[in-house]
Amino acid sequence: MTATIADLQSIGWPVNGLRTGIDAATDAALPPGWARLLDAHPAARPARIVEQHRSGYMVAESPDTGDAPGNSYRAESLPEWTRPAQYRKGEVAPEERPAVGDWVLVEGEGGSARIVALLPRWSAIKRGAAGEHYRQQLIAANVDTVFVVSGLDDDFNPRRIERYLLLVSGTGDAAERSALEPVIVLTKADLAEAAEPGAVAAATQALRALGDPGLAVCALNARDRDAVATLSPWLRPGRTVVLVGSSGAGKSTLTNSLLGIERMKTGEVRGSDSRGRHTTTHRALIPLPSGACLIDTPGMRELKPTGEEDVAESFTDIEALAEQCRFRDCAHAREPGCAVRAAIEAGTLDAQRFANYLKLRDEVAGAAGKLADRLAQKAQTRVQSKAVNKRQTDKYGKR
Ligand SMILES: Nc1nc2c(ncn2[C@@H]2O[C@H](COP(=O)(O)OP(=O)(O)OP(=O)(O)O)[C@@H](O)[C@H]2O)c(=O)[nH]1
Ligand SMILES: [Zn+2]
Repeated sequence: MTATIADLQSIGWPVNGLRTGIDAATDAALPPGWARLLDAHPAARPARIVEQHRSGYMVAESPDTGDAPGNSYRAESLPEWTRPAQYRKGEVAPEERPAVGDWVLVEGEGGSARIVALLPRWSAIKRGAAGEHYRQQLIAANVDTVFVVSGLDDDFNPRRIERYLLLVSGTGDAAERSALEPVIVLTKADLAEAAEPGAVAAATQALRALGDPGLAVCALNARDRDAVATLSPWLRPGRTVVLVGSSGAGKSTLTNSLLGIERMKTGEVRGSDSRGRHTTTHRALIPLPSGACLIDTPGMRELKPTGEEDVAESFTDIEALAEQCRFRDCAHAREPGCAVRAAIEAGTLDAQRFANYLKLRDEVAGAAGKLADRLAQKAQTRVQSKAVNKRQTDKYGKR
């Protein structure tokens, strides 16, 4: 069961790695921290997480040959990855545990395979978990492209798309983010055009006007295998794409068309509100015939920021306008010489986009405050436990 480097690359192993074998010593161009971990676990082999279940992980070392996604097998996780997260000392926060798309090191064969280490990620798509306490939830790791899937039906909502784009801005540091591209995939173009000729062009136009002129927008019929071929620039071998979007947006339909087979179960949309049933129940990494890997995610009802997002980066148009306001600390409310309000009045800035910007800015600030509290609490626990250790060392000497 020894995977070749080609096997690993075909499920997304970094190609820059120039690896000739699983030998950390010969490799200079692996992502930061990888060589050290490979060295530290000489008996382990790399594998990628393709499915995440409540009870554990499915990992793979090579692409699909039959029914099982990527010849996957079950691997036991480290005990600290299964305990509930409390953010107490020694606990592993959910975002620090492996997720679909992560590369891990595995030891043992057959039924006794177990994950021994998590390789640092180059990108991570996260959101704030639902619930009262601050928690992060990892959606996918090590992705190159995010397909924001949105149906051109009653569900179409540019404000929600702005929210998804904001999520992409919270994925890591600037260098990591620059490698990560969002693409807006508008499904149900066939239905929209039939209902109202010109609707697709109008929606596409509206989204292109959202701040970033380079933003990729593709409108298509997700059921049409030829139509989804327009996504091929992002589906080159070794690339990883994650699909995000509301339930019923067409993520599974798109996956099926890209696969060319009927693999994911798709829910029939209820006539009245055109929302799908919740058919995708867990995240999974699926190798595509094109050589890319696709991560499908269950529809998301709530999309809370983690506090790490960069609102300015997502709303460059508004930030640029704000620079032209007469007052540096302009709140864009009733101040004279406000360039933002002037743009809204002139019709060059959408008032709803501005309102959404304010709302998201508040949400990110709120989440950032909670995140800071949590980190402070964690640091405090660390200081306390260090103090205890020191007292014990002083009293009993080093053990
Ligand atoms: N006509 C048409 N129907 C589509 C298109 N995309 C999706 N549908 C239909 O919309 C419904 C929902 O699509 P799914 O692919 O199940 O949606 P999903 O995003 O996977 O939903 P979850 O799994 O719940 O997250 C299905 O009945 C699809 O056949 C499209 O481009 N054109
Ligand atoms: Zn202003």
